[in-house]
Amino acid sequence: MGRRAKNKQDVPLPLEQERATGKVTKVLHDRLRHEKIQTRKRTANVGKTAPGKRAAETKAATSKRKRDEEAAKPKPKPKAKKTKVVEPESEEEEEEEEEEAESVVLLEGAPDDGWDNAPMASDSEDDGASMSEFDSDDDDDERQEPIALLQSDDEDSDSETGGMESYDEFDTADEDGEPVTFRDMEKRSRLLEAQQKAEEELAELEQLAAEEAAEGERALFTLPSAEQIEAEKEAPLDLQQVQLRIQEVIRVLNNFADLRDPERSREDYMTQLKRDMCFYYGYNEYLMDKMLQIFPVSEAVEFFEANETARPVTIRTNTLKTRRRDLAQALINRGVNLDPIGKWTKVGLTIFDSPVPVGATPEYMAGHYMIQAASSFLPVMALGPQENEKVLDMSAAPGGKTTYCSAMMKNTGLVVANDANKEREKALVANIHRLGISNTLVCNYDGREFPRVMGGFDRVLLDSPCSGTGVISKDASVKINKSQDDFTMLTHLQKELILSAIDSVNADSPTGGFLVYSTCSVTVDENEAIVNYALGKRPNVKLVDTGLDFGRPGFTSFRGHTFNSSLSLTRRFYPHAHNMDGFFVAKLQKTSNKITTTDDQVIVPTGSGARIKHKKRRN
Ligand SMILES: C[S@@+](CC[C@H](N)C(=O)[O-])C[C@H]1O[C@@H](n2cnc3c(N)ncnc32)[C@H](O)[C@@H]1O
Repeated sequence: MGRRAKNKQDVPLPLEQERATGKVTKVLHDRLRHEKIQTRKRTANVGKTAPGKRAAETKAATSKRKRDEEAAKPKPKPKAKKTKVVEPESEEEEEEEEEEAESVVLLEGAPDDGWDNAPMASDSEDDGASMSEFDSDDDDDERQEPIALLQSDDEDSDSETGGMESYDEFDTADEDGEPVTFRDMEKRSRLLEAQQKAEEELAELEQLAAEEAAEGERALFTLPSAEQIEAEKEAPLDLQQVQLRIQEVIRVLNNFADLRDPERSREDYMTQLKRDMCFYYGYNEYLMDKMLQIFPVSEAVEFFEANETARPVTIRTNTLKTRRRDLAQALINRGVNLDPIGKWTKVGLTIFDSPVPVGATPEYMAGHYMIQAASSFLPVMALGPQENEKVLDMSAAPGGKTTYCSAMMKNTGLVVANDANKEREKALVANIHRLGISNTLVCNYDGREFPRVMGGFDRVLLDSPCSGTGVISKDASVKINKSQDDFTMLTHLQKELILSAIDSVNADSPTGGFLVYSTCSVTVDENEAIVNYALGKRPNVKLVDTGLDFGRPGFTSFRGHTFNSSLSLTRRFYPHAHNMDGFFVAKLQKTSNKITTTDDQVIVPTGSGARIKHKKRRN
């Protein structure tokens, strides 16, 4: 179904934050390097005009280079007086030292990298190597005018030594019969390097000019005719051809006025694009349409691509049993290659590779960590359960979030872990035991039975059942097995669950009064639309900031529907943007336990449940 996941792992962190950590891992280095190349390309493309103009620019660059080269040629020097000779250090050595110094400064001055400042064995030489590679890239940029720099360096050193020809005499002469001295040799070799660099830059410019000329000459892309589409049903194109057509159609759509076939409408292009993307990525038309409603086409492709790649394996330290640095050290000793997930969590680790299954290490068995997706940390962080509180996890199995709540509460207070699926609760119970959790009560109700079962919670987490469109990289069957009916049923359930969850919160809680609603889906009808519905039905709740400092704001309008403007306080996370599962997090605060709803009901939640009184209608 679609293309196979490549199982490539990466750090689940927005690039801006990765940079902010100051640590340069191999992965980050590659990504930065890639970005740099892209930036260079973009810079080169800025002001791209006609191929002719590019050619003129290239010509101008060539003659400038020639002028510079001419100016840089070593000139015959007057004989200098003999003087005491101090052999200068080679430029390479100086550069190396500078690079080292820069690396050290960068590492020392690096902001908190998420390790609580603990030196870790995983901060290995590789990182240093990556760092210096990265630095040398920078050097390239700084040496935009190598020849000019070379000249001024030479002048400086000459004046410092008062001309020191005598110490470096050689028995050689150049083509013009001039004696070649050691200093000349050095200078000539630097000149050669500079020339080579200039030639490389010229070649790059010429390559760009050639690409642009080819682009200009490329034939107008034409959509396949109805007959061709029919023929493709019998003899489908191969994936590569389809991918090329996807790119072409997107190119046309992005510059429709100039590149369109006047006989074809935007709709025609979109229809072909959807057909090709369904085939290439293996989605059904219904879901493809849904995704294209959320993302602009180019971003949709990024999303589909990200879904073909497994997200990084991440684990959460069980702080009831260990500290992250100790856990990391123990795993490193077993040959596990890991790093902190990012600045935003003090308990998460990304596992890059491991000689042993991470679900079978002695540390795992001893309950020192939970294998848990990075995105799954977020709703619990937003909920922020406190010690000694009473917390409800309304749909808890298999328990990643329940056990995180317990750890945050330091095993105090009470966590009610409920799930409607008894089978799934086996894993929940096993995790609770393994992680040494003692403040949790497991129950098996339909969440909609709350708060009749129990109410008055300081905080409630509703990690709702959903379509799973955010976790397609884990479960590719979502691509084809979701229909309109599924979404209708799911959203109905979600609406009922969120009202039950709100009614289970005690607005008068001295420490809490909060609800977090989350899903691992990216569709608007399972997220913003559900929260917007709840705001309408329960005027005694309001959206508050999630406290998560990344993620995109939720939609405040969508396809003609306008939501409450506070929906911008919700957060969306995407695989292609945040390198974690697609996720949605909303945090609500309950302001009162009493409400009069628009449909004539007064709801009075009590400590153990809610009584719903229907007002008698007066005729
Ligand atoms: C997204 S999963 C929860 C994952 C869990 N919070 C965790 O972090 O491990 C959704 C859960 O909702 C449960 N569920 C489905 N319908 C439910 C209902 N009506 N009431 C309560 N739980 C329900 C499912 O059994 C499933 O375990």
